Amino acid sequence: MFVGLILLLLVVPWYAIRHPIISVLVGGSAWIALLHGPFGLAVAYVAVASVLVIWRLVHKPSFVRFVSRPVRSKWRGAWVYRRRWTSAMHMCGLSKGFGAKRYVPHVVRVRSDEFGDRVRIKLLMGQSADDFEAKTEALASTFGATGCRVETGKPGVIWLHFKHRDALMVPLPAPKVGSVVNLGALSVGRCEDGQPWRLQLLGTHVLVAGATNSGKGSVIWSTLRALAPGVRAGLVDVWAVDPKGGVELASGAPMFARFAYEPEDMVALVEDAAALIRNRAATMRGHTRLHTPTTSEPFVLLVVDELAFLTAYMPDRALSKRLNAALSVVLSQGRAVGVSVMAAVQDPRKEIINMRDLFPTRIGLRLTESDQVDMVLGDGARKRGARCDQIPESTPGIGYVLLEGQREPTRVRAAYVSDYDISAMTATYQAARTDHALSVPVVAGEVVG
Ligand SMILES: Nc1ncnc2c1ncn2[C@@H]1O[C@H](COP(=O)(O)OP(=O)(O)OP(=O)(O)O)[C@@H](O)[C@H]1O
Repeated sequence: MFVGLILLLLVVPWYAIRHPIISVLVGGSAWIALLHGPFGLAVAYVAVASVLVIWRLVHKPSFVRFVSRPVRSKWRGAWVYRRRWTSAMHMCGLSKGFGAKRYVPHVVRVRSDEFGDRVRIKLLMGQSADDFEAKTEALASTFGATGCRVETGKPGVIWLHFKHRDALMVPLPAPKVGSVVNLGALSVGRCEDGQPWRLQLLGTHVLVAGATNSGKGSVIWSTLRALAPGVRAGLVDVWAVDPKGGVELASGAPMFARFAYEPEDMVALVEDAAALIRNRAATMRGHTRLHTPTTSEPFVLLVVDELAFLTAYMPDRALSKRLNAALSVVLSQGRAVGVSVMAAVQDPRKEIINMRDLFPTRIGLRLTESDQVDMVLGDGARKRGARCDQIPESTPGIGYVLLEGQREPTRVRAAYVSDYDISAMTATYQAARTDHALSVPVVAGEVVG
């Protein structure tokens, strides 16, 4: 009796601390029922429900954050995962034996949202993330998910991501052009977990690799859209190189400070970028280590649509040599002085692979073969979940990126900027300075003359 009382006195506070929401609900209900009886309790429930409904209607994001997600996480954690965890681990071959006993890894926490669940797991001794990576399909079907991937955390801890609804299935319309440009985090699309996909441009170069019609254009146009206010303010200059004869980028010409599509002009433009970099480096040397964009020294984005056309198919050898020399200066020295490159490439196998390491940021859209994935994103990226070769043709703009500080690739989709969006954008956001004087005559989106 006495021991039982002591245990009760210890267990109740321990449970209350571990499960505060349930404790407040049960404790509060009991208290109201004691003071006001069952009718009072019913009135209290109706009042709380009304407050929740009003909260949901007035401010959905905070309601989702503080009410629906925590409740959903608790519910799914208990009902879907913990209830069946031990048997699931045995059946999937993820338990381990020691002597006569068998052990299973421990579920630490479950976080759920409308797209899926993240389950934090404390691994057993002798287990690694690879053991779970080998079982992702079995785990997905066991827990009724459409997919599962593994993210490594601290040593001995992993996150399992179970996907239920694909946040990227429906094309993303082009977002409204904002009023501020953050060169460290441009919003260009959406990540698989429904969060914005933010792309860094300052201090990096971006390589966008994807088969034909994989949506490389949408990554470029989403980036230009995010830069538009800076372009108009003169803080960002876009230098565009379109080796496909101007067809791909001509509709953006009013936003470009420089635009070239003929071999000779393209080489001259890249050489000018290299000269600019050398000048800036000379001015900055000894003063500052990172360039700050101003209207007199703007951030320059050199956009190259189809890098392979530029490097591999330059008709004249002398031109090709000049181009390669200038391009290596731009890629190796441009980042620190505010000159970044965004280049698209269709086939990562071509000579591009030699330049890959000069692009710290790489985006792998749909690729035709599995071995191209590691060529673009780096060794082991496919094994860690970047299935670029399995992206269906029907979902252009979807790809994988390695975000800063993450070992596992993140699945993303670029926003779709239609021809209409482009013409509306270029009518409003024109380059503060331009030296190509709209040299490309554009008629209804087509290059003529
Ligand atoms: N993010 C996106 N969301 C939805 N649809 C898209 C997206 N991006 C592209 N598309 C669709 O896919 C088509 C091909 O896209 P896009 O021209 O950008 O591909 P690409 O990889 O640049 O092709 P290419 O190598 O032939 O130039 C577009 O016309 C558009 O209809």
